[in-house]
Amino acid sequence: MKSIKVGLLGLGTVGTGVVRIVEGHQEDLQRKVGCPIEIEQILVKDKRKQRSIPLPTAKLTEDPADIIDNPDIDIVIEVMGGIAQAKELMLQAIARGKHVVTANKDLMAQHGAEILAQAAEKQCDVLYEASVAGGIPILRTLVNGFSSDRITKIMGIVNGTTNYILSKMSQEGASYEEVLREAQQLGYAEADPTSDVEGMDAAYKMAILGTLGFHTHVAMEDVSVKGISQVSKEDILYGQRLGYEIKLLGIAERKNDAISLSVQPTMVKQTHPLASVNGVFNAVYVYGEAVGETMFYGPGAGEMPTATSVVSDLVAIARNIMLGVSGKTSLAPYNEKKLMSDEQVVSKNFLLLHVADRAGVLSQITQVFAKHDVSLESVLQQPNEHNPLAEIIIITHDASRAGMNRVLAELEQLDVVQLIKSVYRVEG
Ligand SMILES: NC(=O)C1=CN([C@@H]2O[C@H](COP(=O)(O)OP(=O)(O)OC[C@H]3O[C@@H](n4cnc5c(N)ncnc54)[C@H](OP(=O)(O)O)[C@@H]3O)[C@@H](O)[C@H]2O)C=CC1
Ligand SMILES: N[C@@H](CC=O)C(=O)O
Ligand code: NA
Repeated sequence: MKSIKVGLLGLGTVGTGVVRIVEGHQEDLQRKVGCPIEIEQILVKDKRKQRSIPLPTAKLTEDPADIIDNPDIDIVIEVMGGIAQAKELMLQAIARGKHVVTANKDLMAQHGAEILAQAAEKQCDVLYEASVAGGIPILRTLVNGFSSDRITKIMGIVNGTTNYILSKMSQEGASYEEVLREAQQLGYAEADPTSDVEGMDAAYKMAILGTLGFHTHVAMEDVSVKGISQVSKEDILYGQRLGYEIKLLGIAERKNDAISLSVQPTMVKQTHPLASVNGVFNAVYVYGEAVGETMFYGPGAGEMPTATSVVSDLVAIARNIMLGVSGKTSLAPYNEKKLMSDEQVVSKNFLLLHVADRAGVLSQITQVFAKHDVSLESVLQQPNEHNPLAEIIIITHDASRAGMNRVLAELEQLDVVQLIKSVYRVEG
């Protein structure tokens, strides 16, 4: 019986999980695909490194050509990470007619269009389920499960590291710096956690979700991004007092064929299911015109969850090979891109202001909101025991991003406003 041969680029956290699943579930996989799946060669940086799984040394190589130029290899799995070399190797593999699976969100968010165009030309499959919300089958859900529907909103907790940090800050009252250090020690955050905490990792994932959900090419510059490094214990406490949890949410919305994408720390109503997604877990909330509201929850990272998604892509591609339908499913975006203007992006907002504690201040502040047609849902004022200032917390009704920017610019000019301490989008 013919077997399907795989070249693995990378044997780190995810690559090791892929080997474990392909070997451990071989009998099941054969039944699902109709033939054996064999890992033929594995690219690593250092062949001498100690590995946590037993492997014949002949399978390991430090030369990418052993995989890319090997005519026996049908499918290349890229789990080495990085951009330049991973992209080059994927393009070379496709040029030689090989199908590709990748877990690389940075690469697919920035160069996915080029890679998918070349794959279409060569009738190759490229699948990347693990790139968003590691173990949650969210990309095939959007592509297949919701192929009958029109998606209007995707809202997700798609970065495990930041969700771990925010959950700990919320549940234990710990400070951002303390929990970040802990997340690094536990191996959740990267040694350089900038991409996680500054929201870029989530933005890559939202660009991928938006592209597949709205059938429109979303580029990274279309996603407005704010990370969690400015979130304070105080913000979390005030949020909780008013019935909110702070989550780093990726939000992709479509209204009248115009779209908007953003990543920002968001006050999520405690009654909303996303508010109770804690720790390194991910969840993606999808609204469709026909289906209504749905939510997908699970591990967003880690060896075996991520490898599960990689191997499910491998199975899908292997089935296509067996059926002779490779490269026939086009994921190319077909809608023209129209981005919402700041006048069209609408949300509720939470503001925490430090203001002079004297008569008439509140009325000066609320007049600014009224002037810009931003109406208020609630206002809470309390003295600050540590200084002569008072703290005002305001929750607005739905207001445009542009309207809110006008309000903030004018509040900054008011003498009575000492500090606009924080501003959050509100959801739920
Ligand atoms: N870890 C996770 O939970 C998740 C990861 N991903 C994505 O999966 C990909 C892989 O991540 P992960 O497994 O954590 O990464 P690791 O750093 O654990 O592993 C990378 C592997 O690739 C090899 N490698 C890296 N660069 C080269 C190179 N230039 N030449 C040859 N081999 C190389 C390394 O070799 P050596 O072993 O010799 O050092 C190592 O085996 C990334 O794109 C990541 O974003 C996606 C979702 C979750
Ligand atoms: N650093 C990422 C890993 C998975 O993509 C995260 O924390 O979610
Ligand atoms: Na996924």
